[in-house]
Amino acid sequence: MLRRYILNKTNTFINYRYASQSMLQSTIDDKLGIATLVMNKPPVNSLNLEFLEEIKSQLTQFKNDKIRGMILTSDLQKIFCAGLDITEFSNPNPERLSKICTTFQDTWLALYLTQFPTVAVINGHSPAGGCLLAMSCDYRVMVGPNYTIGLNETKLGIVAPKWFQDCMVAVIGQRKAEVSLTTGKMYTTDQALQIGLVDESVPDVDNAINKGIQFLNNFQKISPWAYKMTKDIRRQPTVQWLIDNKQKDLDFVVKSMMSPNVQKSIGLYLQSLKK
Ligand SMILES: CC/C=C\C/C=C\C/C=C/CC/C=C/CC(=O)SCCNC(=O)CCNC(=O)[C@H](O)C(C)(C)COP(=O)(O)OP(=O)(O)OC[C@H]1O[C@@H](n2cnc3c(N)ncnc32)[C@H](O)[C@@H]1OP(=O)(O)O
Repeated sequence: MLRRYILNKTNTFINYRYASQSMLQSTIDDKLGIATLVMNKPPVNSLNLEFLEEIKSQLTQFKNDKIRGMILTSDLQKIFCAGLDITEFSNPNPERLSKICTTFQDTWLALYLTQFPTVAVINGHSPAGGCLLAMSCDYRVMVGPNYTIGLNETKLGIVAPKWFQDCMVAVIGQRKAEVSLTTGKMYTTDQALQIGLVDESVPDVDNAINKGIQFLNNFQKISPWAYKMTKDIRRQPTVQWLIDNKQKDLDFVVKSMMSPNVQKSIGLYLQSLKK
């Protein structure tokens, strides 16, 4: 639905390539060199192992396609992405949990370090891992006023890994990130704009896509090499920490997820969602 809208709206996607895996749709406008990656995994685009693998593989494909920019958005009504699939946390199989963790680390590295500029068009709620995906893009346009975004992990009784936290610090600064993270605060679109968690707020998705394209057009006169080097220098410390500590990070997540206290919190949180 959204893909069709983008094609009609911009009227520029004349020469486009379209690829659809079941949960992810990608469109490349050959004229503009802009790719659109649309998440479509009802009901809430929760990130499980298979979905993460698809996202990672599509990002790798875009690298080969040599696109000039990418928009990440959702085809679902009211939801950008609900974060990691919480059912995966409940009584988890340690092997599968480790695989999800590693795949999520790799997907994030691929998204955070793209050689092309990226925009998150946040057209719905975006908690936790959904917020991380948005924060990892170069620019965020959020549809308002009724959606929410934030890293709410403490509300589930779990801990956002260091790379989640550092990513938030990079976007909104140390003090605001510390308060947001410890309280697990979810921000409305207007609040998110006020603290700089998103760059623009617009009333509807049409405007959001247009703003995203406008942002990407800024790079028409920027050398791709200068862009990528600059981004790497800015993002290197966070990335390097994860590369150097991948196993430690994974061990911490798996160990803490298996603990009875965390399992109790996850169980209660899942029950509250069902209600
Ligand atoms: C397994 C992971 C292993 C390793 C991790 C790897 C690396 C490092 C990891 C990190 C460690 C910890 C980090 C975690 C990050 C996360 O992302 S945790 C996920 C946090 N997400 C949330 O808290 C979102 C909860 N959901 C909501 O707030 C609402 O559902 C939402 C606002 C998104 C939508 O509201 P609404 O439109 O009213 O829909 P419903 O609430 O009715 O939901 C519809 C059905 O979807 C189910 N659901 C919702 N969110 C999730 C989810 N994240 N995972 C799985 N399922 C979800 C919900 O229960 C409903 O199901 P039902 O229809 O009742 O069966």
